Amino acid sequence: MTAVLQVLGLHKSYGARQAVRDVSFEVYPGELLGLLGPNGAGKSTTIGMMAGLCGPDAGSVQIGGVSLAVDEATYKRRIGLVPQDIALFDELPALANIELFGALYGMPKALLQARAREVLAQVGLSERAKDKPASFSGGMKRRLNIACALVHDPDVLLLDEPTAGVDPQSRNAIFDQLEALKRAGKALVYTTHYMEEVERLADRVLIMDHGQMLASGTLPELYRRLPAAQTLLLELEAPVTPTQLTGLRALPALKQVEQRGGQLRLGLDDLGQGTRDLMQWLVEAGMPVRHLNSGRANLEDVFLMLTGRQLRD
Ligand SMILES: Nc1ncnc2c1ncn2[C@@H]1O[C@H](COP(=O)(O)OP(=O)(O)OP(=O)(O)O)[C@@H](O)[C@H]1O
Repeated sequence: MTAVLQVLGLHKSYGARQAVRDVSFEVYPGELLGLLGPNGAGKSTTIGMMAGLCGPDAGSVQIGGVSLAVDEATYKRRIGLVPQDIALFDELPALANIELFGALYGMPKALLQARAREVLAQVGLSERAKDKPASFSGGMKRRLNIACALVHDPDVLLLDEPTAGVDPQSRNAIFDQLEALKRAGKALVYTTHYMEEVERLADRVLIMDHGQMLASGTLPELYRRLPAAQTLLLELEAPVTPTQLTGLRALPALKQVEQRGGQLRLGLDDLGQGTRDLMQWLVEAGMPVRHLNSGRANLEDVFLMLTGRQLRD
C-alpha cells in the first residue's frame, strides 16, 4: 500500500527556540498515527505545518503526491483539521456551522446540504441540528468541530488533542467515530499527551520530545524495546536509600528499578518469581508497603526509558 500522507524533514523555529527538528513520517489509508509527547514537545507545530497554518523553515508535506508548497488548494481539499482550540461560530446553528465550513471548500449546495446532515449524524448530533453551539457541552462542541472538519470528505484528518475538556461519554463517542473513519479508509493523525488514548487508538505511534522524534513504531515494536514486559508500582512508607536501591537492582528478577516521586517503578518479566524475590527483600529490609500495583509495561515506561522523565513530569 502507498502512504497517503508524507511528511519529510520538517523544521520550525520561533526565534532561537527550535519547536520542531527534522520530523518525518508517513501515514497509510485506514491507519491512525498517534503523535505522543508532553507539553511543548512540538506536536501542535507539526500539525500546524501539515495543515498549512504555518510554513516550515525546511521540509515538505504531501498528500497523495500533491505537495502543499506546490498546489496548496488541491492539498487542502484533501485534509481536514480538528484544532486544539474549538473553532465554531457560536451564533450559527450546528448544521449551519458545518455548511459554512463546506462552503469555504467551494462544495456545491446540494452536495453540501446532504453531506452536512450526514456528518452531523456521524457525530451523533442530528437532533441538535438547529441548536447553537453556545448551548452545547464541551464534548458536543468537539464532536461538532469534528463534523466541520469532515464535511468535504478529506482523505487525511488531523486531530490536535481532540479530547481536551471532553466528558467520558463524548470521549467514547469520538473514539468510536475515529474507528469508523479508519474502517472507511481515512488516514488519521492524532496528537495527545495521554498515553492511554494512544494505546487504545493508534496503529503506530511517534513519540516526540523537545521538537524531536524519539521513537516510532507499532505498540508491540515499542514495547519490545523495553527491558521488561511487566511493571510493578510500589508505594512504600519511606523512600529507599541509595544503598537499598543498589540492593534492589542486584535482584536478578528485576530488570529495571527506578524511584521517583515516592514510588518505585520496577520492570520484570516473570511476575511470580519477581514478586516473591521482591517481597522477601522488603521484609528483610524492614520496608512496609503502602500500595502495590502491577500491569503490563506501557508507553509511560517507553517514554521513561527514552527520556528519564515521565510523560506528565
Ligand atoms: N507561535 C509561537 N511563538 C513562539 N513559540 C511558539 C509558538 N508556538 C509554539 N511555540 C513553542 O514551540 C514549542 C512547541 O510547542 P507546541 O505547541 O508545538 O507543542 P505541543 O507538543 O503541541 O504542546 P501542547 O501539548 O502543550 O499543546 C514550545 O516550546 C512552544 O513554546
